[in-house]
Amino acid sequence: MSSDTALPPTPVQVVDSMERMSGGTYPGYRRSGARGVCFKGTFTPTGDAMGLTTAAHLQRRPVPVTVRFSNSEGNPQARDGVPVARGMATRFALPDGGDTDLIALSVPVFVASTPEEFLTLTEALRPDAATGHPDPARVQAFVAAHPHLAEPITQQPPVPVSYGSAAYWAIHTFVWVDAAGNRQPVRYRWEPEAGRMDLTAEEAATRADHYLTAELHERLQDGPVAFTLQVQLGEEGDPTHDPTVAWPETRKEITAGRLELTAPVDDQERWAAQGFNPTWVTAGIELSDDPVLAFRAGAYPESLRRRGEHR
Ligand code: HEM
Repeated sequence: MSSDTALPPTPVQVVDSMERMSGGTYPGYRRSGARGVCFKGTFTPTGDAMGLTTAAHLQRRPVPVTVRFSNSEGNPQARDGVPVARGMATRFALPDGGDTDLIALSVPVFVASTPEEFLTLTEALRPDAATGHPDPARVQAFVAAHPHLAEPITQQPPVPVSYGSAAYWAIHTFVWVDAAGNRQPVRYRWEPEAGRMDLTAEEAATRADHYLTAELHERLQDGPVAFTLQVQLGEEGDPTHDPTVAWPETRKEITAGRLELTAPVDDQERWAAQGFNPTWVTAGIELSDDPVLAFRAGAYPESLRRRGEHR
């Protein structure tokens, strides 16, 4: 097992390890969030963020969006009816012709504070050749060596009724910058307007393997599926560098806008081949000092490159 006291890992090392954790490679697919589906819609800002950031999509003008929902597993055949995180990757088309991404998961905190810890964890979760499952002793040894990660690692993501009935957290801290250069640390969450609704274990066991995709297509026949963008405003002393630690729920929160999805995208293939990137911010938004966020800047293009070469 690699040690997280060694040199910082490279994106190649981490993506290699993610492939091992997924039990191999699935040519052409993302190394995480392999199975996904894209929808189009509109994001309408409330204007409540205007005084805190100059970001173009958070002013008053509605902007087109594309959202990719996914199962976080690297195996595109993974079942939906199990408690794994779901992904919601959003691309906002900006009025000037550019775009910006916001990537979120259906859990409030991440499982590692640094890229080194993430690499060691993915190694520990590698399936055992004999059983096809991670070796519990190796996982326990990882937790024993990283007690601060025990809670994040054992968090149970819900099995949602729908992609449209889960909340999704962007987890990292970002920094909003206003016209005068003032800086405000923020954390984002998409809250489903339908309310959070989960399946019981018994219900989940009866669902089709890939029920979430079919369910969202059906749900859209009855009208748009909507989320609000909730933004927590960080205060002095709130950790900005550690994605495994949530901020207190008492922090002031604003509703920055409302996202309404109306239909699947027309060109699913083209969108499947795109890469979202959490560090793809725009003027008025900066990255925080979170080393995991910085690391993702290189890991996502590495996966995009491999799948682009049909590896
Ligand atoms: C060290 C930390 C992380 C690493 C190395 C990592 C790596 C990756 C990679 C390689 C992909 C596939 C990218 C592609 O082929 O386009 C991916 C996808 C994804 N990751 Fe991460 N990730 C990390 C942390 C996170 C966190 C903290 C979140 C949530 C805030 C997250 C959410 C997602 C989602 C939703 C996708 C699917 C994106 C899509 O639909 O295109 N990841 N990740």
